[in-house]
Amino acid sequence: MDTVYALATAQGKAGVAVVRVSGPRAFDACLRICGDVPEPRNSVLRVLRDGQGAQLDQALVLTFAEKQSFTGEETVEFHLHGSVAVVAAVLDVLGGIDGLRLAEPGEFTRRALENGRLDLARVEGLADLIDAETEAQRKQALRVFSGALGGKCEAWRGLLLRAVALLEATIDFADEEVPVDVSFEVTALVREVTEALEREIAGSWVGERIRSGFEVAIIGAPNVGKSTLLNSLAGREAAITSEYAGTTRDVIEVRMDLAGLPVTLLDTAGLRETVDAVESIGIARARARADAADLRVFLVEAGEKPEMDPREDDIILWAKADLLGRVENAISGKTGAGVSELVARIGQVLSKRVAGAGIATRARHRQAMERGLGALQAALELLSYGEASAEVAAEELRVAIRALDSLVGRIDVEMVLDEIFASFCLGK
Ligand SMILES: Nc1nc2c(c(=O)[nH]1)N(C=O)[C@@H](CNc1ccc(C(=O)N[C@@H](CCC(=O)O)C(=O)O)cc1)CN2
Ligand SMILES: Nc1nc2c(ncn2[C@@H]2O[C@H](COP(=O)(O)OP(=O)(O)OP(=O)(O)O)[C@@H](O)[C@H]2O)c(=O)[nH]1
Ligand SMILES: [Mg+2]
Repeated sequence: MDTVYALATAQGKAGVAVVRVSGPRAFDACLRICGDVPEPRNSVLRVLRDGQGAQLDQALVLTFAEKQSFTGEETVEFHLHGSVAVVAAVLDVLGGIDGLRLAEPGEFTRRALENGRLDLARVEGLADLIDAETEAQRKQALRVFSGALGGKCEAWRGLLLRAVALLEATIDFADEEVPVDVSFEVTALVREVTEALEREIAGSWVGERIRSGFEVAIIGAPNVGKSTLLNSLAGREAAITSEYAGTTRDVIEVRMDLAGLPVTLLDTAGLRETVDAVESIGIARARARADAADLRVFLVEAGEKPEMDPREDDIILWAKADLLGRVENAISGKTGAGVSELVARIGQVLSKRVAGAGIATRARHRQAMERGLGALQAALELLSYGEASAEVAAEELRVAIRALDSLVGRIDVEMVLDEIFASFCLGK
């Protein structure tokens, strides 16, 4: 096993930079650079030196013993002065030590997984925790990282294993008088897991949205002030505004943190009948994106109606509040009137959806649960045929257990690892 090292903190100048080294030769590397191996889990101040004894930096050094570290391997951390030159010099010296090489992105976490310190779902949670930009993302990632998914899978697995065991007893004693009819209990166990999976599958799309962000489209007729509103919400001139109707054509996307939720705001072309070929394309895009968005904010001119059918939760506001006098549900990107109320309303609508989130946060989780659910439904049908189908029903339950196992990476790990680790930062 190689010993790997990498900068664990962000690239570039900083107050402090952390370089970590993990693997069987980590303490050996520490000895060479510090002159000793400090007692594990104590941070000590040391002068770091290269092979010729020249000073590299004065740094805090922290060691972790094998089996008592994040990776499970011997680990050393150098908490350096965070300059580009200091980091480069230390990495250079580490690279010159036999048996050491630069870590690949995510390799520390990969080792933690391989050493059984984390399961696959927790690794995904960790990846999301590092990518988290909003409160909702942080909370969800932390829940997954803390093992919520693994915990549920383990519970479901237990119920299904019991169901399999009961069925196997039926099969083994098929020739004899089986003392009790197990089908009632087996069916109840399978139903319980089936219902839990249905609930989690239904909630999974919210989890996926929390990861990727909710889309909120601003739509309405040309010139009602959509782009002006977008700019006001974004706090910058993200879109061109003008007094000419038909200014916006492409969909303009602005990612923002809206009341702790990750939101991509979409400014769209004004909806109207037009003979202008380019504007028509813009309008078609506007309709398609508004249709697919999680929520639509309609800006409507006084006396007009929305250009598309609003759905439940969609927000309808009168445009250019400043020209209307005192009117309810009016907004003006130009004066800012009603903008904070809009933010609060969007936050409310989306928070309600966030509350329906379950433990699944990725398409991979949903697909594994769908595979499991399919097998359980097949098993339930087989069970309804009576004892003769116990053997095939048990096989379906095993298929479901395998699907749940793949969820936490008990099996089929290799297939998804590369994809998951491809998005990891270096040093994690
Ligand atoms: N400096 C530093 N800060 C860090 C990390 C790190 O590796 N280094 N982390 C890394 O991502 C996170 C903390 N995660 C960690 C997880 C496990 C262990 C660890 O040593 N576990 C041992 C001992 C547990 C204990 O003392 O309770 C173990 O599990 O056996 C350390 C850090 C965030 N902050
Ligand atoms: N009085 C007033 N004028 C506004 C308000 N919002 C926008 N305007 C003006 O209305 C005109 C159109 O604004 P835009 O934000 O470009 O309108 P739009 O809806 O994006 O228009 P298209 O991109 O053409 O669909 C500009 O001259 C703005 O300055 C408002 O709240 N009150
Ligand atoms: Mg516009």
